[in-house]
Amino acid sequence: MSGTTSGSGRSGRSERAGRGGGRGSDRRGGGRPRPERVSPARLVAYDVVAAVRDSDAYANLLLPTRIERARLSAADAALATELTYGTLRLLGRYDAVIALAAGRDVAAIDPPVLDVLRLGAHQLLATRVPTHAAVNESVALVRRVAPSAAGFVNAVLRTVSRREPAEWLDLVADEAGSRDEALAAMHSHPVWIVRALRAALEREGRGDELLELLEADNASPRVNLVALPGLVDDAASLGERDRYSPVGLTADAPFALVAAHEGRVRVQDEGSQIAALALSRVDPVRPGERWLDLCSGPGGKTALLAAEALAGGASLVANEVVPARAELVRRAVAPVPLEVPVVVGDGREIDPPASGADRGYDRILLDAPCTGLGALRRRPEARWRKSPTDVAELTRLQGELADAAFAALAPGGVLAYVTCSPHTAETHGTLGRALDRWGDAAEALDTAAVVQGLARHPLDLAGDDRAVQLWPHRHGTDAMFIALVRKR
Ligand SMILES: C[S@@+](CC[C@H](N)C(=O)[O-])C[C@H]1O[C@@H](n2cnc3c(N)ncnc32)[C@H](O)[C@@H]1O
Repeated sequence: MSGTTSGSGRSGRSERAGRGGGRGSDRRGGGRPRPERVSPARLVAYDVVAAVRDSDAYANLLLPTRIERARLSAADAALATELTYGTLRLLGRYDAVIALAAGRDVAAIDPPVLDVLRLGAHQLLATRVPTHAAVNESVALVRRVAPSAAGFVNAVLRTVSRREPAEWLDLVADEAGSRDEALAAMHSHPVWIVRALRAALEREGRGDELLELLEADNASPRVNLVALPGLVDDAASLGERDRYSPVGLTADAPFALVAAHEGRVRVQDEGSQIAALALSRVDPVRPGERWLDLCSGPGGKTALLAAEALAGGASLVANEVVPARAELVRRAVAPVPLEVPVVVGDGREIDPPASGADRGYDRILLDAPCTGLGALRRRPEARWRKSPTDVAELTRLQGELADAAFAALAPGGVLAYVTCSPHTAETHGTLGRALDRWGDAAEALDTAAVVQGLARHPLDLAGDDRAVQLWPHRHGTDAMFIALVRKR
C-alpha cells in the first residue's frame, strides 16, 4: 500500500517529536525481548494491517482466517475486526495525526512501527479503549515487532492522547496545503478520490453532500440480505424489509439466516439488488426471452437474475473472464432451479449464436469492471490501492465491453450498464461516448422511472433521468450507477 496522505509537509508543525522508530532502526533491540502480553485481538489486527500494507492482502479475506487460527472468542473477534477495519479506513487521518505527533513525515517511520502507531491512534481517537490500555498494549506490541521503537511509540501515542479527536482534526486541517487536502486528511480519502466524488455529486447539483458522503464511506455498512424471489417462503417475515429493494432485508442474525436457506438467502447490498431488478423488471418478461450476464463474477446479481428469469420463463447465460470467479458464479446460481450455463471468456468476444441466442439477447447486464469507488465502506483498504491511471484503463475496457454487449442485443433488447463506482468518467463518460457511437440504434430509457417503479419507497434521485446514481449517504446503498439502453 503506497502513500496515504497527500503532500509531504506533514512534519512542519511538530506536536512532540519522539526519538527512534525511524526507518532502519534496529529491530533486534538491545537485550532479550521481554515476554510482555499483548491481547490476541490486537495481535490479529496488527497481522492483518501489516499484511495489507506489506503484501497487498485483502482484509476481508485474511481477517476471518486469522481470527479462526487464533481461536478468538466472539468478543475478541469483534475487537479485532473493529481495530482492523477502523484502522485501515481511517489510515489517512491517522497518518496525518501521527506525523504531527511524531514531528516527522510518516514516510520516515519504519513501516511495522507505523502500523502499531496507526492501531494505537485508532484506539485513542475512535474507540472507548482506555488511554492506558491503548498505549501500553501498543508498546507491548511494538516490542515484538521493532523493540527499539518502544520509547518512540510510547511518546507519540501519549502525545496523541493529550488532545481530543476534534482538536486533532483542526490541527490536521490547518496543516493541509489546500481545502481538498484538508478534506482528504480529515476524512481519510486520497485527494483524487475526494475530487472525483465531489465532481460526481456536483453533476447532480448536490455538491453540498460531499462531507456526508465521505463520512458514510467511513462507517461500517450493515449486513444486507436478498431473499431470492419465488424461492423463499414468507420472506417478509425473516427480518426487517429494506426501504427500497422489494427483495431485500436485514436481520439480527444474518449469517444464521443465510446458512439456514442454503443459498436462497444471500448477503447482497441493496443497490446491487436494485441494479439487477432494473433490468429484470424494465418490461414484463415474455416467456422464452434470453438473458445474458456479461461480467458475472462472483455471481451475486446472476443469482437474483436467475430467480427472476425462472419466475418469468426466461433463460439466462452467465459469462466471466476469470475462471475462479466463474466457479463462484456456478455456486451462486446452484440453489436456483434453472440451468444457467456459465461461460469462461472475455466479454468483448461474446458470440450470442454460440450460446443458442441466434437473434441476440433480449436483456444483457453489463456490471462492468470498475474502480469500485462506490463500495469504499465495504473494502477498507481499497481507497489506498486505486489510482487515477486505473480510471483511464478501466474506461477503455468498459467502452469495449459496452460495444460488445450492445452488438449482442436482439432488436428491442435492453442493456443495463452498471458500475459500483460513481466516478463520472466510468459512469456518464463511458455511457455518453457509447451512446454517441451507437447513434440512432440506441434509445436511452428513463432509468429513474424504472427504478422508482420497482422500489418500495420513492428514492431521492438527482441528475438526468436516463441514469440512476445511488449513494451510501443518501440511500444507505453502495454508490451504484445504473443506465438502461434499448436497441431499436
Ligand atoms: C463488478 S464485477 C461483477 C460483479 C457481479 N455482477 C456480482 O454482482 O457479483 C466485474 C466482473 O467482471 C469481470 N471481468 C473483467 N474483465 C472482463 C472481461 N473482459 N470479460 C468478462 N468479464 C470481465 C471481473 O473479473 C469481475 O468478476
